[in-house]
Amino acid sequence: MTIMFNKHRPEPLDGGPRSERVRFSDLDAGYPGRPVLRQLSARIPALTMTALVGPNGSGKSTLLGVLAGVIDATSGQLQYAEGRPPAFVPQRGAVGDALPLTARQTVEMGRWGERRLWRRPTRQDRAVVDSAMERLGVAGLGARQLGELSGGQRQRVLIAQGLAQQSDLLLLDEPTTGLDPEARERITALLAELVADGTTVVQATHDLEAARSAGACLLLSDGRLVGQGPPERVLTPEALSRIWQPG
Ligand SMILES: Nc1ncnc2c1ncn2[C@@H]1O[C@H](COP(=O)(O)OP(=O)(O)OP(=O)(O)O)[C@@H](O)[C@H]1O
Repeated sequence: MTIMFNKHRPEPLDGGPRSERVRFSDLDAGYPGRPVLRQLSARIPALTMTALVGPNGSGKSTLLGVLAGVIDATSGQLQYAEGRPPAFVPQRGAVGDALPLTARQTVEMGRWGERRLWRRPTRQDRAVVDSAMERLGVAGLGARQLGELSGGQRQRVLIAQGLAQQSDLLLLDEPTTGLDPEARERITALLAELVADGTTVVQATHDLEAARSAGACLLLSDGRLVGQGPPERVLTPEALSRIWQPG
């Protein structure tokens, strides 16, 4: 069964292969007066890392926003295999510096879907938040204001918030951009661990090395999908030079 956007919520995938976590077809989406994604059709394999690759402005963040449910598609179909609602980690620039929140409060927000706002965090909530902050190496930053952290520290706090949601579908927008090599390696290893533990991860990235080590790849150019499949088949020198050719 398929569902049109803006009329109903996306439907679960019925009868689809269990190896698919998300499927979309003929998807159009964008911003008021600015169409971006055009007629996108693809499948996101389950329990795999999928890399979204494409030049600046090609529509990677917009597609993540649609998959996360924060941007409505204008037409097309989007279906999810059974599972938890996606956890979305936006680019750190998309998060206001002025939010009067500590790093720990920011990560705690990842538990809001699990509990009513007025209920105090349970021991389980606190344990999940502690563990997410430790895995991202930000446990010592808990009392600091989010806006006072460095860009890389803030990025790791936002990823910890995504992790605290304990979703089996994690969507990340350029999670390693602007991080030092140690933090980048830590996050790359963490994402691989999450996939091994049963999470489906989709990340937009400009890091071709990271994209090549993903299990699957979607290549976008000017709002259109120009390749999908195993990275070695999609990220060929010909495809890359065609898309990134100057002017
Ligand atoms: N809030 C917005 N309002 C209007 N247009 C937007 C908005 N956000 C993005 N766009 C436009 O949508 C298009 C796609 O942007 P998007 O951020 O999805 O690309 P991207 O592939 O993620 O780029 P980057 O690699 O630079 O992050 C661009 O032309 C951009 O200018």
